[in-house]
Amino acid sequence: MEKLKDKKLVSASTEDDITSKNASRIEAKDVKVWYDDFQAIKGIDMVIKPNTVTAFIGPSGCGKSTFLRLFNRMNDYVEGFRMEGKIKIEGNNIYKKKVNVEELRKEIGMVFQKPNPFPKSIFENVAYGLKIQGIKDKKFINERVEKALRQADLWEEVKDNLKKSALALSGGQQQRLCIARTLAVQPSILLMDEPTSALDPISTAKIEELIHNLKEDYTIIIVTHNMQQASRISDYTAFFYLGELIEFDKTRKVFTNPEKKQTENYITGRFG
Ligand SMILES: Nc1ncnc2c1ncn2[C@@H]1O[C@H](COP(=O)(O)OP(=O)(O)OP(=O)(O)O)[C@@H](O)[C@H]1O
Repeated sequence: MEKLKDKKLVSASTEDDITSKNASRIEAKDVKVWYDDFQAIKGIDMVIKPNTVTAFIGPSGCGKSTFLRLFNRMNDYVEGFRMEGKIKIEGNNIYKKKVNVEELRKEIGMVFQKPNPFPKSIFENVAYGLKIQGIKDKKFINERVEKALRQADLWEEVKDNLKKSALALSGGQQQRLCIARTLAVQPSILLMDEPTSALDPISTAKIEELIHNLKEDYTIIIVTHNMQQASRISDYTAFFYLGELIEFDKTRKVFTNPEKKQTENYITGRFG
């Protein structure tokens, strides 16, 4: 796989095709995180295979979001943040000094809990990432926008109203728009931090179906508090507790025959 070679991460470049890239493999080695004196992650190892959906579960404050945000270096902005260990994507340590964080974030898209479209048109929201990369070719941009909206299963609903404000869409449509905006720059990994917790059941079902379809092209990690959701959509589940990775296995195994008592207690609702 070519996409995450050092070359790509250290020098800005624009893609000139609209084909999908391959999903990436993620590897965490003895990862520890502190916020000032508080240790939020206590030595985690994990390998996430390409083209899989992995759910991060665990009670509030156990470190799921902190761990997720390591993969696109979002924690770098947090005051007092310090990390030890290695995060490798396609074999490249993404915390090396020479890594271009802007480039990294094109490869690793993120979708947040609350849909956060820009106060711009539907089209401009999806085209945004391409335009800030300096891409000017209108035909290319149009094709990418359509492709991303189709991948996010929103195209049929918005194709006649691309100039309409994104803020006029429903919450569920806005979240699919945010997914399209992320997909337009063709990442290889999609990080989702509770992407459906603000949505109604129908919109949630749509996003879940979408996640299922997207794993053909992406490696997906989703933080969720919803056990049914984790068991419905993920191939692997990681259970975190107090900054430690207690169990990480195939989802079916975690939910039907967990190795650890703590996991069982959590998934059966006995704590958290
Ligand atoms: N910016 C920060 N500064 C200081 N401590 C933080 C910061 N962000 C998170 N923490 C602490 O790190 C720990 C892990 O937080 P994190 O948000 O990763 O947990 P989480 O499992 O995602 O929780 P939730 O399910 O409630 O979102 C918590 O104790 C939290 O208080």
